[in-house]
Amino acid sequence: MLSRLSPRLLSSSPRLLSSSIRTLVNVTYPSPSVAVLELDRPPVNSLSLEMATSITSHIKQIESDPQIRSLILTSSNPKIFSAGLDITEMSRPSKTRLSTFWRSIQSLFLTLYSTRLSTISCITGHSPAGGCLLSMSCDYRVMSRNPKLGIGLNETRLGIAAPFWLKDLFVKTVGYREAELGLSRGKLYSPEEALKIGLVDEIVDGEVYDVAVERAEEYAEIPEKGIVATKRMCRGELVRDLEGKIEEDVGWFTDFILEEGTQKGIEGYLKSLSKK
Ligand SMILES: CCCC/C=C\CC(=O)SCCNC(=O)CCNC(=O)[C@H](O)C(C)(C)COP(=O)(O)OP(=O)(O)OC[C@H]1O[C@@H](n2cnc3c(N)ncnc32)[C@H](O)[C@@H]1OP(=O)(O)O
Repeated sequence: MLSRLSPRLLSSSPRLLSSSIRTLVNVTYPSPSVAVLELDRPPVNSLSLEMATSITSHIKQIESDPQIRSLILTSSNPKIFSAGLDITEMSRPSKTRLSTFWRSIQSLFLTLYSTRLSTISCITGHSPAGGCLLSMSCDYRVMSRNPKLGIGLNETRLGIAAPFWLKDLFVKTVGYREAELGLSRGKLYSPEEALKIGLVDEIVDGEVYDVAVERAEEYAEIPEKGIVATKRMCRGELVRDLEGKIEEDVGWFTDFILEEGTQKGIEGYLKSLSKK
């Protein structure tokens, strides 16, 4: 049913879908050339297999409408953009589920990072680890100035490591030394700090969403041929690197996560979250 609905119908009839399947995202259209994809998986928009698959399929649907030039990625939760990967997916999983889960994350990254659409991440709330991955995969990042928010790659704090392509993406975004420091220390940056190192492009005092729409419309004014070719030039290498190592990366991830030491670390981290 999903594939037969046009993106426009999706936005105008969210109830039509929620009665049959849970989409976990909402799609709206603030202007004829701009789509908004709002993450909507309470409580924290963590990325489960179903969530990652839904985001990917909605991006592909939006992309298939030639009128749409820009995509804003945001959250229905004003305090949390996304808490990253759903940690429960990595806690005592079956190897089959874990592999499928990781493939859904690879596919989400490849789809978002290489889409023809100009992508704006509208970061109103916390954006750790996989949340930061989503934001970094976009072309432009706007974040709320709230100093209590954090964005960054805190994987080491859970006793895990970012995969090579996420490390490479971070290096491309903030430079080698800052990436090495940020990754090893599992640092979450305040919006001011993130702006300073280029992890976000703009911080906003008032309505972040309004600024994101403005930026999305600016991108939509740029001739498509030029911007798409430029994006391919800047991003093609990393996309090809991962595409050539999909199986190797799945093997690395599943072996790493299924190790007993990693499992103990993940269990401890989950306990510390629920004790808060
Ligand atoms: C090996 C390679 C992988 C590389 C790629 C990415 C890795 C990852 O993304 S791992 C995930 C890393 N994410 C985090 O460390 C964030 C953890 N969460 C938080 O810090 C806070 O929850 C957050 C600041 C986002 C929000 O804080 P609060 O508003 O105070 O909410 P709570 O902490 O009370 O959380 C509510 C509820 O959600 C559960 N939760 C939180 N994050 C996750 C998550 N990532 N996955 C699954 N579940 C999560 C939390 O345990 C609470 O559950 P209950 O106690 O059952 O209510």
